Amino acid sequence: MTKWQPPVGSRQQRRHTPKADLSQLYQRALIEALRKLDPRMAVKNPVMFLVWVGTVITALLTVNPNLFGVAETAAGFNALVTVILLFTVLFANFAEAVAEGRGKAQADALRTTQTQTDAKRLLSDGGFERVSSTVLRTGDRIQVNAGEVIPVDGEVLDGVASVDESAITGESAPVLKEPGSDVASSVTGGTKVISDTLVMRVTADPGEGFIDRMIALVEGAERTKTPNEIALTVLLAVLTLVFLLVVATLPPLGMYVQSPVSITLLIALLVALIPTTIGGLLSAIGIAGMDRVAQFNVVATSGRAVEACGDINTLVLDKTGTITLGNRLAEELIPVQGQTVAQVATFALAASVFDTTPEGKSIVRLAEKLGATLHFDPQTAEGVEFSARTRMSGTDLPDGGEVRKGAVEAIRGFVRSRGGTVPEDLEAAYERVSRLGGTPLAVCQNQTIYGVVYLKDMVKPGIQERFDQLRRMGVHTIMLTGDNRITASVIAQEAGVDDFIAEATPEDKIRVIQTEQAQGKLVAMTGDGTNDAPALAQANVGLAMNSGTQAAKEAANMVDLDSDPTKLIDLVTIGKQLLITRGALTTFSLANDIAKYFAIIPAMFTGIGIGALNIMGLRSPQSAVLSALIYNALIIPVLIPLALKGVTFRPLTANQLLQRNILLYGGGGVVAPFVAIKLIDLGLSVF
Ligand SMILES: Nc1ncnc2c1ncn2[C@@H]1O[C@H](COP(=O)(O)OP(=O)(O)OP(=O)(O)O)[C@@H](O)[C@H]1O
Ligand SMILES: [K+]
Ligand SMILES: [Mg+2]
Repeated sequence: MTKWQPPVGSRQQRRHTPKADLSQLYQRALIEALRKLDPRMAVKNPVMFLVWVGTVITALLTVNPNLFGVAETAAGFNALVTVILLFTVLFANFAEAVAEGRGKAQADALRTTQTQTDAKRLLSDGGFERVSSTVLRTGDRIQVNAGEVIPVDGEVLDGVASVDESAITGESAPVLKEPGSDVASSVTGGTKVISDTLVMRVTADPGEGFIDRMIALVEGAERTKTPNEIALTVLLAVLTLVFLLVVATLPPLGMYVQSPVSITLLIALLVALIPTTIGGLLSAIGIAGMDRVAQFNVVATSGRAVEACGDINTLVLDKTGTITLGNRLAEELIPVQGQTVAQVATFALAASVFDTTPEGKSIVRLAEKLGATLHFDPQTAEGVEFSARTRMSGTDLPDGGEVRKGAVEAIRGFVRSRGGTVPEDLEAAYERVSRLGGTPLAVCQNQTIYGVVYLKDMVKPGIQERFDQLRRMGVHTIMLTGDNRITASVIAQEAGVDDFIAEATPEDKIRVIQTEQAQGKLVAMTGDGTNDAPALAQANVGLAMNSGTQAAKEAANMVDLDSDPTKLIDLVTIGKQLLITRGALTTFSLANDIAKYFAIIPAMFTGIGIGALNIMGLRSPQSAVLSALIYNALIIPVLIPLALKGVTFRPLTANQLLQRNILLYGGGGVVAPFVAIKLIDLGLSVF
């Protein structure tokens, strides 16, 4: 077994967004951190806002130590506390600003692809006019020539051209665009025609195209808090309130034991106890999660979608092209009782002349290689397009004959409906192909079945390992295919999916998702066709292929620019990593309190001899408080890299992960501050 690879970096990362210049990124973030001190912005983070309020009070106490008339600490000490608290707030602001800054740098890079150009708008009289690309509207028809940038998103109406999509995918190999085909006809503004000419219909107004949406997303303009993030924010606010109440009971307690406590020390204790570490890093973790998805060349419509990936219980995948390589090519023609290979070739060719699918084209190639020729004039015949519902395609001949090819079950039904019988050895041919994991297509004309086409496909190398990982994470995988049961079971076994559904219709996709959801499960699926759109919308996470139709892209909440359906597996990993990082840092943050408590409480009640609590042997009450606060501030920038990168992820079940994290981040969170605070205390003795 090969070792688990972390998701990020294991794949080619986006190339068109150069790594932001780090020093420039930090400079911008520093300025942003200061700007975020504005109370109107600061109040959005209740935990840090309380620290901010504390900073203002200790600043006042620096100016006038006896402001509240009680036994106060010296102005110099108050000044030190003020500075440390201010840095605590700034560090948290900085963490958020750095995370946001990476998105902004990406957005800038994307903007450079948006050049305002001239466009050739076609007029109804057949002529054209030159207009600025900014005046184009949905429904306009434009012509784009070789060497020109496609100004807006659209759909190809006429012409075949190769397009350089590296501006959005980072992939330099040109992509063929042509009308008609579901997948190849959609073009994106900002990409470039490198050969030939396209006539296209505009499908998005300026400012609302795909790249515009991407910019808005990476810039965080549409970033709203996710449900999990809101829940955690509320929890942290409640915890903060509880600590505030606890600390508020200390002055009367102090009076009672004749050891009055100072306001500065109360604020210090409060700041030390409230969850500032996670409070300061929370939004950075969320932004970094979206960023990681973007680096994988996936555009997510919201942070909610990214997070949902981490909660996925069930992954619904289709077979062809997702689990298998998908370029199903005709490998062999198998005649049935009383027929010859030549006859199968003749009718397979006849059934495929109008079939533009890769399967159809490969059948034509094989039949022609075997010497088959058309036995009719294609000008007078009519193609019957393949549909996933009928699972057949073919040709209606001028003499009224009907040539068909398709799923064996479908052809059986067709032949019987025309009064024919099914040859006995069809089953054997069908089984032979299916057991090889291939797709058998039966070929018939009217009531006669001539034989079977073997469409060969292969399971993607390495996919089994990925399903193993998903299983260890507790994600249930279901393969959905229009193919027959035997082929489906062979491929399912070879790939290692948990479950499969064969002979699935498009409606089955949405039904499977609904059934799973009814059991309280969160479901993810990928798709690219218009008929996938409802299922993509129904799924909790719908990943559409960039090469797919506009409808699929709009229904989905994520679009993969590389059009790689297996990326869903990476997204689940990224989502889980995001949730785990948040959980780990929350655990760490709360576990830290124990040491801070032991540092500050003895310092507060020096008068009543609870020196026994000073188990760290800190030098003086002042040094103890300052050390705890310095630790509390510094731990934020120390953890920024972890918040941005995410904790190391292992494919384990939720329970195993919980145990591991409690041990690592809970245990570490208890021990680390004892050591660190002691060291800071020793360091302070130098002064
Ligand atoms: N061009 C075609 N002409 C005739 N029949 C076809 C053609 N392509 C596929 N079929 C048959 O129709 C069935 C369903 O096709 P469909 O594309 O819906 O599913 P699939 O590609 O087999 O599975 P998946 O959903 O995993 O992609 C195929 O299994 C095959 O038997
Ligand atoms: K704290
Ligand atoms: Mg398919």
